[in-house]
Amino acid sequence: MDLASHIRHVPDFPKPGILFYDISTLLAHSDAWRETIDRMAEAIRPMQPDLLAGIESRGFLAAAPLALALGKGFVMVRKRGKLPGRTVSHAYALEYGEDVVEVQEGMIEPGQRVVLVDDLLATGGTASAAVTLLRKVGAEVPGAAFIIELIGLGGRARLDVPTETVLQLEA
Ligand SMILES: O=P(O)(O)OC[C@H]1O[C@H](OP(=O)(O)OP(=O)(O)O)[C@H](O)[C@@H]1O
Ligand SMILES: Nc1ncnc2[nH]cnc12
Repeated sequence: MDLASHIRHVPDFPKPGILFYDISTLLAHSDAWRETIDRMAEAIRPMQPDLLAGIESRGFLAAAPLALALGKGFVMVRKRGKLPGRTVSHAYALEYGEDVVEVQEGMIEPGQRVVLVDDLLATGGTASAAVTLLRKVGAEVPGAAFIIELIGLGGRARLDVPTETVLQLEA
């Protein structure tokens, strides 16, 4: 199945000069979405995860069904201030300013194998921050998986874990 044809291209969103790859049209097509999840599940299975971690918010859309398909638990990596109770944080630099990713304490046991899942890998800033956060709470990170990889932005090189992507598109 040609999964790339189910991604909508939106020029100049969220700002001029950015070509936004919109997965809404993929999600709306049940066969294409199922095929996407199946392909990602087969790529993740050999990483032998105990848990999958999804990055807010579009990452949740892929990580939750993948965790069910693989029979594993799902953990949320969220932006600052969204998770209740005690959390562990990691701040990372953006082009301007910084952002923070968080995970709830006690969700991950030290030594558990946690595969990171997100919809899209661009510069890799978000994903590498999430890998650092997962390691901070004692996780082993055997790999990361994305629906879309934007080639030419260096995201893959920024990640020090095996990285699987279903679609490789021009930034
Ligand atoms: O590789 P990077 O350059 O870090 O970019 C990729 C990140 O950007 C997007 O999230 P966004 O911040 O737009 O949040 P959303 O999922 O809530 O829309 C995407 O879902 C990734 O998480
Ligand atoms: N070009 C892009 N399209 C969709 N999501 C993104 N996240 C970062 N860059 C993106």
